[in-house]
Amino acid sequence: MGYGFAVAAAMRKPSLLSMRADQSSALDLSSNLTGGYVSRSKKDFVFIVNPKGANGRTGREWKKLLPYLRTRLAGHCNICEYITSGPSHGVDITREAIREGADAVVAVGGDGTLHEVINGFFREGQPVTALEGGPVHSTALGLIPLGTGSDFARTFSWRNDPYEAIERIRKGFRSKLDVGTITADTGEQHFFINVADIHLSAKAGFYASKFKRFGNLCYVLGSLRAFIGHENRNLKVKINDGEWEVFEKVTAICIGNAKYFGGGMKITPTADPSNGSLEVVILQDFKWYDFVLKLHKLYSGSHLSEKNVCLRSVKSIEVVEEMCKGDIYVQSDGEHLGYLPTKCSILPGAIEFFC
Ligand SMILES: Nc1ncnc2c1ncn2[C@@H]1O[C@H](COP(=O)(O)OP(=O)(O)OP(=O)(O)O)[C@@H](O)[C@H]1O
Repeated sequence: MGYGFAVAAAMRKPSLLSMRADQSSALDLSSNLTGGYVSRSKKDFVFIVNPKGANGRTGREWKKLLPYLRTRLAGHCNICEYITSGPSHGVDITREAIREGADAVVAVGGDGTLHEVINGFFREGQPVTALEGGPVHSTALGLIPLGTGSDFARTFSWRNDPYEAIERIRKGFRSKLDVGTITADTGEQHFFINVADIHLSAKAGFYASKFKRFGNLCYVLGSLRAFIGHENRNLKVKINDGEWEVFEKVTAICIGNAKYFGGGMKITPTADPSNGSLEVVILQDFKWYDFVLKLHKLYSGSHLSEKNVCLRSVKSIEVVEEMCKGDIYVQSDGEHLGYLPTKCSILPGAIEFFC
């Protein structure tokens, strides 16, 4: 997935600051923009809305939510609403908003939208900073979870309730969150906030994205499809830049900054997005019937006691195939990234988050 094109597209658009200076011309110039900055004395919050999230439910809910949002936050901040026009657009808008000095960028949608916003906080591996104020000016991250799975929100025991999310933003309590970095097979660096994973689960996620119209059932359908042609493989793993270790018959490797993926599966139950480490769960030699028999354990997070499940707490992890075939799937935050090899590491406390 390349985000570069979106940046180029943004550069041809008027800046967000010019939108703030002249709300009406901004409305004329961008059909996607339906709100605008209105006052420099208040904080500027940019809401990035994926209208296609949760099979279109995000867009429909957002229309109903906006009047309430304006009522609750109008005295508190300027509201700039941006509707994404397609995949990767959220990355581009976030970068532009941060450069223009936005005080917060709020992802409205599922984990895919949140993932794009997280990636917008960085460019070429470095944090994006405001043009004025530089690194001193910090832009906070917010989330209104309105996706199919919305798994990141589950770590905080949040419901998919946008009204509760608006209250969290209004209260303004922030805490620092870690961000994971992951390299694609192209060598390009990406960022993730929730879970990155490798092999069967990543293949399941790839197919689940094709079944989103079925709601949470997409993860079951994706998993069934992923089993076709699946084989457990020997993988080489290097933890914290140490020695290479071979893990035999690996079914999946899940690298958690947070706890849940796949629509509520508590895959990395010991993960904490503020503890400065990634929790790695390696499933080995799982057969299809193990998933039937142990599925409830994966959902409750009690699978760590199984003999073919191993847990490591790491700062970095590198994974390659023992016999290179180039067909082992890699995803981060439920978004397909490519295939092995990959390397993940942690950026402690990289983002301030409304929670
Ligand atoms: N305007 C758009 N049209 C089509 N796709 C979009 C648009 N904006 C964003 N996307 C893409 O939609 C995908 C899914 O979005 P999102 O994650 O918000 O919803 P979801 O998949 O229903 O929720 P979850 O990931 O929590 O299960 C993302 O990969 C994103 O790139």
